[in-house]
Amino acid sequence: MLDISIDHVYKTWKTSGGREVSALEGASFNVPRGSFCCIVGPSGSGKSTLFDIIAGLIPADEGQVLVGGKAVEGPGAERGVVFQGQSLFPWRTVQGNVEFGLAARGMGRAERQKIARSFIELVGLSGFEDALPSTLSGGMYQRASVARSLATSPDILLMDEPFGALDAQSREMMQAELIRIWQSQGTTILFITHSVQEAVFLADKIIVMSARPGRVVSDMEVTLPRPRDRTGADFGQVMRDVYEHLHAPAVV
Ligand SMILES: Nc1ncnc2c1ncn2[C@@H]1O[C@H](COP(=O)(O)OP(=O)(O)OP(=O)(O)O)[C@@H](O)[C@H]1O
Repeated sequence: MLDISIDHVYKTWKTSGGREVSALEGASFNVPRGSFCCIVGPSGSGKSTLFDIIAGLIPADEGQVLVGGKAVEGPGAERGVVFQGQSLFPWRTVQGNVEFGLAARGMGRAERQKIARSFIELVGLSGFEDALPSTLSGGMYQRASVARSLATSPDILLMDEPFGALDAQSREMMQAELIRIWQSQGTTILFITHSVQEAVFLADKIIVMSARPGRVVSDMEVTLPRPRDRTGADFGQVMRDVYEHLHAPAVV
């Protein structure tokens, strides 16, 4: 498994009116290999900008992202990506979507069918292999997206608000499922969320960001034992700690 190192990353956007918006100012932190890291921050704190830089979709203005010690220069097979939006091919079945990345790598039909089935089972979608994405619930859709990203065995899974559109109950179920999958696969996960509770439930490490400019204001280890109890006093204490950093002014 690979680690991720974010090293003094800066990014400024130009608005359509020609104004400059500093989205990231010197963001630095590490995601140890095999760990689960969450980024929380208010709207406009540069989370998605940073995500796109780590995914290799856009370049940083300054600084760099290292994956396993190698500078990111574009998208790579070792980084799987799961977005909140509609990312499955609507005309392919669940099986067809999960097989897609394997077929793109030239894997033969029998092998990719077998691998796809094992990941569909892993995410709890057995029996829905032939379903089209439009017939799936929100939670099932995200399960299929996770299966598709995991099928190509990436070392790293990058997830941008993957459960943001789900109802509260499905969201909690998906969080528990993701932990089970992460523990069985050992993948390094970087997960962006607006929800402090979600971050405290999932993460070994929480990066708190501030808005305008987007800076890292806190890099916190979460050592609560797993499985985590959202109603526990220690869980509540970690949530309070995160909120304190979220509301603190940026460190200059
Ligand atoms: N393509 C773009 N062009 C111009 N400005 C942009 C662009 N993408 C982001 N920005 C600006 O950069 C800043 C950071 O945006 P970003 O989407 O990275 O934040 P975020 O923390 O992910 O926000 P949210 O939680 O609302 O998704 C914002 O002020 C935003 O308006």
